[in-house]
Amino acid sequence: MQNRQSPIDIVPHQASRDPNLSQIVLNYDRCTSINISNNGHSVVVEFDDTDDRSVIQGGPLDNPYRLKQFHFHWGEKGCEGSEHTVSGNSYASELHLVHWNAVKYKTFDEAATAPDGLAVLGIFLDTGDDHRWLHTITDALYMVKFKGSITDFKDFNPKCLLPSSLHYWTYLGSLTTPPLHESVIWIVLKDPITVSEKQLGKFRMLLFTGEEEDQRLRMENNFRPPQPLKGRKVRSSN
Ligand SMILES: CNS(=O)(=O)c1c(F)c(F)c(SCCO)c(F)c1F
Ligand SMILES: [Zn+2]
Repeated sequence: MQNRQSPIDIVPHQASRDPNLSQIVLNYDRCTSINISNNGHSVVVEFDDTDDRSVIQGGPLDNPYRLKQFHFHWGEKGCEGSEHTVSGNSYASELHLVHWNAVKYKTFDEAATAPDGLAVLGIFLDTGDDHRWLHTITDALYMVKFKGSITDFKDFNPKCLLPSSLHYWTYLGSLTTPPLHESVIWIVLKDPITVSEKQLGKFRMLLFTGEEEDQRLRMENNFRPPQPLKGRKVRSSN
């Protein structure tokens, strides 16, 4: 039975303000990025998650969750591309920082099938001016054009991709790509970051297909549409 699927349409005035929801705390200062790769679905930056050097905690989370990777979802044009929508409106893209509960589970794969196994921080991307730090990622995309390509990507701290406010909505959901495990505590930031159309266009140069394949399919529209709420409550930080 699938009754906590993601993404969803978030309707702000239907979200319940929960005074018990504390702020989220991101301890990314000692994070260790390792590589950047094209997995045929998205572009992914992986982190060393062998200890608690970079964690998210607080808010709806009972434990600290370890940063494992981040990746993006985007469209073929600026007016769509995010997975979550807000009152039916899409953003151009959505960044997902994936964390896992290493206090309760031994491995990421074990956590990925548990109802409180993962915490994904979702950040909307709006189009406008250039983002001053996103070029570090977009400059590396030519190295991972093809599915299955991977290259070193050291010393990147995703803190530079956060908006000014950490106000958020939170609800219980799932992965948005197969196997769609219902194992995600979602924390979606209310404020978007701004990137330029030019920067976003570089994501669309990536390919779904591998170097050896004769068909070249541009990587775009790798977002899942909103799923039924099925009675779930969305809570809002203050
Ligand atoms: C939330 N977005 S998602 O479902 O598309 C997604 C994803 F694309 C991932 F790659 C991973 S990590 C898999 C092992 O690395 C993940 F947990 C996810 F939830
Ligand atoms: Zn995602």
